[in-house]
Amino acid sequence: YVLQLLADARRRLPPGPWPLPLIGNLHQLDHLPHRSLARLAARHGPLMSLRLGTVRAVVASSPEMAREVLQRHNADIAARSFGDSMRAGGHCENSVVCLPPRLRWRALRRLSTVGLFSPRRLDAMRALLEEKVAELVRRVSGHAARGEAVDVGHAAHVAALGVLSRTMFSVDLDPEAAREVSDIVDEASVLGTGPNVSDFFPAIAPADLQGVRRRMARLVKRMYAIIDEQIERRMHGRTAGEPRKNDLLDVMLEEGESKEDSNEINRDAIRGLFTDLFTGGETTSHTMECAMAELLQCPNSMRRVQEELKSVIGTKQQMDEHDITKLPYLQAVIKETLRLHPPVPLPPYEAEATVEIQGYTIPKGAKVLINLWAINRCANAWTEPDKFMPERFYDSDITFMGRDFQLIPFGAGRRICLGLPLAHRMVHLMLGSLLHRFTWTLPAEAGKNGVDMRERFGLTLSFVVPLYVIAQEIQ
Ligand code: HEM
Repeated sequence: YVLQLLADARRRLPPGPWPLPLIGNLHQLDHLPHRSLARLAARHGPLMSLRLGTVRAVVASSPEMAREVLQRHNADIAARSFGDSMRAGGHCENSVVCLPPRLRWRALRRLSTVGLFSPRRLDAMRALLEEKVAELVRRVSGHAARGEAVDVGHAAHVAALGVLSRTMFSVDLDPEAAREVSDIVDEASVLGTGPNVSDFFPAIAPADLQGVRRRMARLVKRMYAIIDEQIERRMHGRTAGEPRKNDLLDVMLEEGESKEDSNEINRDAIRGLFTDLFTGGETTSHTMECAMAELLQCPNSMRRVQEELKSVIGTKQQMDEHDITKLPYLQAVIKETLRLHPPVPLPPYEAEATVEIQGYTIPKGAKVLINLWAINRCANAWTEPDKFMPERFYDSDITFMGRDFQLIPFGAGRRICLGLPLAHRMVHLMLGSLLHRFTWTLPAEAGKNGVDMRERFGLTLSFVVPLYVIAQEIQ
């Protein structure tokens, strides 16, 4: 322990709290690590070093430090440091989320861009998004007619999975498979983001003491089976002479066939990428839930956004993608929601080389955490940073595209969120449509305190308690 402290002192690591023997600084993290790390950073600085068990970690907690890591030193800090649970079923070897920034990762990112975000795909997606949002509105209408409260996050998750499944396979999953995907994603996010002793003491990870990897392996197996079924159907269809669908699955199959040595894009790569994309859908429902919770606590913003929707969309049957640019307040509500509640608050990186930042050393192999939650609330960048104030974006051209480091809910640099263009459209269309068609109130049993945002956030992306809200159709 003493030798370790001396070695650390010689290495000019960034400042940080004093580590205890064996556990290091683990005792200083509570069940919301991004918040405890933000509190520690307020005392020790925006570039902070600590030990999590036997793992050396460096945390960047200000826009300036995020720029240093994700822009200036992104060539050396772009690998992922991922949890042991991601090794389940060999998923990390085919996952765009986990792979180091080399050939296979580049191929997967390129193919997803071609298969999901080429101008032709985005055009085709316009009608699909509108169809899925119409389904969401119909489902909420049904709840409203029956006087039942709506689980906003779940309703949005179903819609997002519907969009993803059609984009990947050109078909809707049958209801049973769709429910299973949703359950798998929910369970995997609880397992993957919960504390796991294997992540802090890698030497004993093979023992999988908490059984997290074992449980995750079962989920990965079930998810791969659902994806395999779609691949098999496509192969049979092709043999039977069905025309190409030109969806993401076709793009990936063709890439695999076109290579003599197709070890880059094989069935495992398809399974890995599609699993990651399905998992990405949960961030959208989390954002919808947070936006609704904030608006319910802020009646002025709720009134203002609904007035804007009424004046722009009026009596039109449904909001469409072209309306988004005409709705600055809705855009501001979503920016403010993502600023306060980034669904991926602490993306983990690994330094592939030793890096110097402002005189401090980040050693090769260190885990580098970017505390997006703290960065988006930086007191030097925002007035009243903890307050929900969409108006702050009115006279500002700050975007969340990874250039303005005080607002990076999608990350920045080479590993910026792959699903950003899709997530942007989905969240605006879903939230805009639900706010335009319904008035929203908390059920009576929610009590006078309304939605307690602190209490509601757990370790997972989802709320600890689903947010149930009463919807009433606007006539
Ligand atoms: C509001 C919605 C979303 C938010 C706020 C969000 C945020 C993020 C963040 C912060 C990262 C890590 C970036 C970094 O390491 O610097 C990320 C990565 C990623 N996201 Fe999203 N995301 C959203 C929606 C989606 C959706 C809908 C998908 C899939 C269709 C998706 C797929 C991915 C993938 C595959 C990665 C890994 C990229 C890589 O490591 O190369 N995300 N996202």
